[in-house]
Amino acid sequence: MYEPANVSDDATAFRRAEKKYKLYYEQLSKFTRKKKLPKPIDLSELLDFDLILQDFNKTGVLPDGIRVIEAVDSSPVFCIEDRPGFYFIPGALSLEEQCKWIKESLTTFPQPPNRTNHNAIYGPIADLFDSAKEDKVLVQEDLTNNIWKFYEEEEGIAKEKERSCKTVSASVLLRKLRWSTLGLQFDWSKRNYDVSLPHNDIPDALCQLAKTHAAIAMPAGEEFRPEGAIVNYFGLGDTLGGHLDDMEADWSKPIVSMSLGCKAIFLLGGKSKEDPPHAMYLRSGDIVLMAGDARECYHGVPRIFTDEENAEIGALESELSREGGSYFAEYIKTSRININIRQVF
Ligand SMILES: O=C(O)CCC(=O)C(=O)O
Ligand SMILES: [Fe+2]
Repeated sequence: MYEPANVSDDATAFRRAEKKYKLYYEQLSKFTRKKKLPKPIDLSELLDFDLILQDFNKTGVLPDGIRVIEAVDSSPVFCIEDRPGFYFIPGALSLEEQCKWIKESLTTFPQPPNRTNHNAIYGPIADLFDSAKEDKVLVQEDLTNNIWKFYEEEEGIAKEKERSCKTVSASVLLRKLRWSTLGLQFDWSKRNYDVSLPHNDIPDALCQLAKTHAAIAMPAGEEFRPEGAIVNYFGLGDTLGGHLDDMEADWSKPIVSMSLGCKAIFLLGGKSKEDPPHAMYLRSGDIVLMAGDARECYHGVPRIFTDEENAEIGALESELSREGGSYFAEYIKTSRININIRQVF
């Protein structure tokens, strides 16, 4: 599913777009004390569905190549003419819903038996977010069986000195959390779903949300069955390279993908990496669906914006702080979370 960036495909249109939008820093002299600054990029070709929606509501006019499907009692859903099966629902989630799913993504979703990128090194880790909030330290208790346990900071450091065992702070691990999997667990080493791994069902409220939004992209008369989900966590400079999600049995069913936190650039290519991709903004609360032909289209996230001007999460930050979650607000100020929900069989 996930293809490592390959130097030899440097020449493809997809790779060129990734390079165009990726974060690079201005080259500073070794001796300057100035903060390194991101290189400016040309954003003029990006599709901005927020603006498209505003203009459409005001004038009823759409840019060339964009179509709209208007559900009777919900907001418009946009399509791109040359990418059938792709749907964009701007602002699909309310601020309250965004806060809820950010909190779940950081607290319950990474809990065992769900797996995360940390499993391979530390085994299952419970209560990562709370431990980070409490400045705890993960200590390797048992070298032979690779068992790790959280301790209060002082106790952890004492253990490290006394037994010279390995330690890592929970806040560093939270920063380095890159993915967790819900429902059927995806085995990244085999690049497939491993139904033998213990797992919980996807939470009801998330299933319901996915079903509601998936409906527009479903074959007539069928209901979406959420069976697996991948939660991606992005910090500054993190990217998701161009890939296809091809491990699910039936590509007529959509992938429902929700964006939370900092704004990102999403690239939707074609069936070949030679096809020039459409570049678009993804903001907190947007949902995209990829079904049918669009399931065969390369896509990826070359950039997230964490600066105040571009991240566009002021309202979200205030709402999270208001709900008493300043640690959540601190996290999301420099992060993006994507939850994508799949029917596997
Ligand atoms: O982060 C995103 O918006 C896309 C995620 C994605 O494509 C994936 O996890 O397969
Ligand atoms: Fe994907």
